[in-house]
Amino acid sequence: MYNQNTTQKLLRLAGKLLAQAGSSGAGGADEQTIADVRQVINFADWRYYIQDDPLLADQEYDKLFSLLKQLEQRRPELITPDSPTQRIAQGLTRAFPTVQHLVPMLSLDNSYNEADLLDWARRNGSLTGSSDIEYCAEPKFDGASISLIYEDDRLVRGATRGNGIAGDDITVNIRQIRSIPLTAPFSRFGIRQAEIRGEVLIHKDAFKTFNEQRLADNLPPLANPRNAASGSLRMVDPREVGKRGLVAFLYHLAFYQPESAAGEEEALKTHYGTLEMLQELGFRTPLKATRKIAGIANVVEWCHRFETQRDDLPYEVDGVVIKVNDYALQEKMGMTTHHPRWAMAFKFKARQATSKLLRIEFQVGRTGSITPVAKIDPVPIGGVTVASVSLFNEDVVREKDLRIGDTVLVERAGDVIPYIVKPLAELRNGSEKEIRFPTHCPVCGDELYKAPGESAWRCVNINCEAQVLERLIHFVSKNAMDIHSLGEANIRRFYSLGLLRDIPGIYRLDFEKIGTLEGFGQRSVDNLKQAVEHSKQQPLHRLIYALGIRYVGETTAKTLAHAVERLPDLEHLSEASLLELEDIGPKVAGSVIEFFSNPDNRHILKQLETLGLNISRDTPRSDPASHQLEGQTFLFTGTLARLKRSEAEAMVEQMGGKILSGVSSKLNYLVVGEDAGSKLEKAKKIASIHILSEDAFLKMAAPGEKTKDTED
Ligand SMILES: NC(=O)c1ccc[n+]([C@@H]2O[C@H](COP(=O)([O-])OP(=O)(O)OC[C@H]3O[C@@H](n4cnc5c(N)ncnc54)[C@H](O)[C@@H]3O)[C@@H](O)[C@H]2O)c1
Ligand SMILES: [Zn+2]
Repeated sequence: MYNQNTTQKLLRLAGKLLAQAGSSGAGGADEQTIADVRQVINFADWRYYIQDDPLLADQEYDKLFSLLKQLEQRRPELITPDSPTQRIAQGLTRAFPTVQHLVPMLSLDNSYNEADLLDWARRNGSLTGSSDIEYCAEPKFDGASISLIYEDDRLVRGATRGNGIAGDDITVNIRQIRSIPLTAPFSRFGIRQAEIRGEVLIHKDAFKTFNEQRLADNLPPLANPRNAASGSLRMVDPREVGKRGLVAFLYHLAFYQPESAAGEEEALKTHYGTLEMLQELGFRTPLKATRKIAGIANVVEWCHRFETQRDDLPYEVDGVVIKVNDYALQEKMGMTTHHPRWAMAFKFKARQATSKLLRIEFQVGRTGSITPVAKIDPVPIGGVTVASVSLFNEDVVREKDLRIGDTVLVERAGDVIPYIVKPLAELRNGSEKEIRFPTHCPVCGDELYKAPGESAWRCVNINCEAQVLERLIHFVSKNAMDIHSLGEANIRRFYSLGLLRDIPGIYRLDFEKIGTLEGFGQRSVDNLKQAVEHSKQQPLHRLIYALGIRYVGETTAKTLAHAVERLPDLEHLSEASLLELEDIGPKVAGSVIEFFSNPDNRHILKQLETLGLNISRDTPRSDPASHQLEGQTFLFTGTLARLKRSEAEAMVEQMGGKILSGVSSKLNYLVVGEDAGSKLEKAKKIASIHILSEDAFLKMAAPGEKTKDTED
């Protein structure tokens, strides 16, 4: 539809218009400028909605859109019915049948600051003649919008928003999402047919796991949770959809047909009432994070407060949606062709920006893998200045076709790790340089090696300085031996001074010498000494994790620690006996064997033993108050609403219980969160397994556990 030349031309035009919009005057509202802006927006919509591959940052797009609105306001006679301000963007694909929505699915009007909200409230006052409007403020989920139709209490259709009038029929995929009930008793509320709207998303941790898996499988990671959600909905194989851990929040009743004898339901008089109804019908709704608020000043305050909690939520939100609560008032206000007048999105600060790729640094990890890290022109994203971005491995660089000197689109989604979405290849001028991968380790100079089927180049010199340092840093890190006072900075300093060479050296540090270093007083030396001494008593699983064996994360370290009496026993475990352990596959087993058969590593373990580190199997802490789960086995499945999975598992272990990795007759309790899948089905068939909700588990484990009230 748009060829390379047109694309380049449109992007240059976009740049020019953005610069104009930036310099206050906004240029002349002449016919040509208006046509230009429209052309650029249509192009951006196509890239975003059809190609799933945007070329502009969201805030650039939004700037252009509001520029067009301003220009049209000044020259209303130039508004045409096909202007992007007059309709919703195109978003139909050919892969699925197209279906009509019962009521058009509109977009939202956007606001970016208090002034916009105050303006809106003023207009609301004059439209309704009411001076104290009650609002509902709910999260603006950053996912993919869906529409569901229920008839006679059964889900009959699920569709994407498409162009707002018609969408893709994705019913088979929708049925894979376990937070969407296949039946819902609408008839209890006198409703025969209903079209409800909501958003499908992928939790941040599910997204992270999903991407880690992709990297391990040598596939490029997906850009962000939103793309992952919208891409997932349009997958051709519904079983794949089921595996993506999608969740759906429903927040809108777009249309309903009452049963003949229906009375006026209270639930159908306000937006909040409808959310309560949907919640009661078994849907996941934004209710818990929604506030009924009177007065726009209070709404503004809530928006700011909610923005500070943004990163605490398990999924991405990009703003707050404010809705007039009373349906009678909503009716009075009506809608434009683009958005309802009774709702307004308050957008949080953008987390995308464009920058320049200056150079690539190749970092050597503790296992020797070489990670390319992009150094970019520092750019603020979501309150943090981003200057380096990991590019994971060579394949990712090749797949994105990055070049030094490229203008790149950088995003920092909910997690703190920023990434490069893509280069804006259209902005190249020919001076960009290809990225060359080193053939030799940038630190020790040894030749690099790449195993067949892997994407990471590796330095296999065990004495490579970079690896030694990274291993030391990992060893003392929080989830490993947790020697806080011996942080990265100290390790680098001691190493460069020759005071520390290897892991056992941590326990032989010359504290007298350290005391003579600048910045070290008696107090800090004592602290350091004590912290090092204290770490000797860390449980075995922490020590195993701290050793930095490839593929051995915290969970596997625990499994290994449970499997032996003493650390040296691991040297004698065969591959077969390792494979018998929970969650250990051939890759992990191979790596464990390789580690323990290496004489250097064995020598290190011997020294650690001599130095007095605890190398015996973890014994449950003898805290009498917390033995209440002694001897019981647990497994968690689905998404927990209150606890992180790791927190829940730690609770069980602290109270003497054990975590199993699969459903079997050995399992006592299966704790079921949202979207539980095959494990739940399997557990239902084994009579001895107790199936618990998260709440029931919390009651059983620790009465009065804290809950986060901002979570759904
Ligand atoms: N980068 C680009 O080139 C490009 C191109 C097109 C669009 N975009 C981005 O997409 C945006 C426009 O997309 P849009 O029309 O989906 O609008 P939007 O994302 O600004 O907001 C509307 C959508 O919010 C969703 N939503 C989430 N929570 C909601 C809630 N609680 N209540 C109601 N709705 C809720 C709905 O799906 C609704 O369709 C632009 O502002 C821009 O950021 C970017
Ligand atoms: Zn090296």
